[in-house]
Amino acid sequence: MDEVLTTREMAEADRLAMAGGASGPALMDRAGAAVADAVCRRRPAGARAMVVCGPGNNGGDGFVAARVLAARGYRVELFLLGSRDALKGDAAQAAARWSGAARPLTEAQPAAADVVVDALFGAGLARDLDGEALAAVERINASGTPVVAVDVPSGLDGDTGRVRGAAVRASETVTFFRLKPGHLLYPGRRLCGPVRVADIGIPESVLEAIRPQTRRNGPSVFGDAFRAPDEEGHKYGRGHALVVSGGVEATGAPRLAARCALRIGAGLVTVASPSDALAVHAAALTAVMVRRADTPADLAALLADRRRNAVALGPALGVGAETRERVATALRSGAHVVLDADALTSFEGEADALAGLVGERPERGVVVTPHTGEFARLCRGRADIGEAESKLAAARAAAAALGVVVVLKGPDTVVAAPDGRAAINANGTPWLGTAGSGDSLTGMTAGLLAQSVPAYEAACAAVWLHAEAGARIGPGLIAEDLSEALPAVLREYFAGQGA
Ligand SMILES: NC(=O)C1=CN([C@@H]2O[C@H](COP(=O)(O)OP(=O)(O)OC[C@H]3O[C@@H](n4cnc5c(N)ncnc54)[C@H](OP(=O)(O)O)[C@@H]3O)[C@@H](O)[C@H]2O)[C@@H](O)CC1
Ligand SMILES: [K+]
Repeated sequence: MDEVLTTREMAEADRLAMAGGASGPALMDRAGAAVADAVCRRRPAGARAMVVCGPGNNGGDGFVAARVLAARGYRVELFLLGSRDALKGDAAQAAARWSGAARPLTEAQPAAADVVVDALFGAGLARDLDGEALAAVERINASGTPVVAVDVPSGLDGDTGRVRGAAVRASETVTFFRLKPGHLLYPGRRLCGPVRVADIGIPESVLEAIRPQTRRNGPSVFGDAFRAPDEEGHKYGRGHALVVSGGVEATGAPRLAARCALRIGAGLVTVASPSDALAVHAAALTAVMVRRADTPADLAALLADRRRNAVALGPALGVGAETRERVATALRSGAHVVLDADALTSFEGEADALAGLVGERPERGVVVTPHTGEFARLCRGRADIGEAESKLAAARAAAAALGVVVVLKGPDTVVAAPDGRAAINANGTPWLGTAGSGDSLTGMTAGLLAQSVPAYEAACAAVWLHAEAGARIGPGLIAEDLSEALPAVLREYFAGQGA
């Protein structure tokens, strides 16, 4: 159920279902009935339901919903953009079975209704809203009347999560078969309200042909790759993560990362520290070890021990040539690498230089974890990435260009792999936007890489577990809580696997 389909893939699912014997009107009947069910959960029979229909099949779903609601005793008024005669195909059939009037959309007064069904545009939205449609959406949003959106709120682009001119603010959205990217990517996610995925009779088997590349992030994405340690294992079997620290005034971030690397299951974790910060780290760390590393050559020496199989650089490391050199050292070692914050900003506008270093050892996993600002700096000058149509497309383009797994952070974090796979995260909480939260994510990623979880799955697991930990703490969350919340999160996660 975690596959996410683009509008094109959804049309393909529809086509394959029909090729397999499903009928278009039957699919539309189930879609419209699912929308009617949502209205019924929200308002009792007798309520005034206003259905606004567009000229395509989204409007067709609206006609079905109107018919079902009227049969269940709702007082239904239906308004149509365009003329009834102009409807085609399944929508025309659905309209023919609606015995009530279809009044001009300009007459729709949503403030007078108890609930609105928004069936103006769905997957077929082709341009920015204007004219009558725009005015109707503005009236709906101003009315304060609850809105059930059909497939997507009208005006929201289902592929990108972006608004085309204006979009309905829905109280809930009923979509069909699978989620679309626009349900998960902001601002779309906010405009949808809670999203219900209705089964309309499209068989699961169509996915074998479509092979969707996008998923909602969760254990279905990474569960096979991240399992509980086996009973006979020992700490050396769970890898050794190295976290590179900056100077004495910047030791908190690497310690947060190191503790998270250990909590998530790395067998050993070491902070590589410059001499001036050694004493601070030594006083503050117990299970995490400390080693001196003043220069990139010192880092190379530490990484020459191949048991140190994952390294994290970035948090509070400082921006500049020295950090670039450390990144190059890490990327030339045999270790898996996580790059965050200053390690990425040190390559501002030089994504190609970073890609060159990554390309020297393509067998090893590299994950970068920028927030939006760091991402924009890193990819400056790359129009193919900067002008991508969505956050999802941008992360994918960057992953392909850099040859790394990209974790593009935010309330709708996207994880993308160079091979095109991508996952959109949706279990977070705004409380995760706090100092040190990103450092913790970096550490979790390093800890998973140390356990030999492949880079894409490691990144997806880290993002999901980090969000899960944050959501559990909620209000008052500080970064120190994240590592401490992990044991309970992990216990449940492994229990869910039957481990
Ligand atoms: N696929 C499936 O499995 C199933 C799909 N189902 C349903 O079908 C929906 C997709 O239907 P769809 O393809 O007919 O597109 P839809 O969203 O109705 O819009 C197209 C119409 O709008 C028009 N139009 C576009 N933009 C406009 C604008 N800015 N301003 C004004 N007009 C604009 C466009 O006009 P044109 O661009 O041709 O001028 C065209 O007439 C999907 O969301 C779901 O609800 C279900 O029944 C279950 C099975
Ligand atoms: K809609």
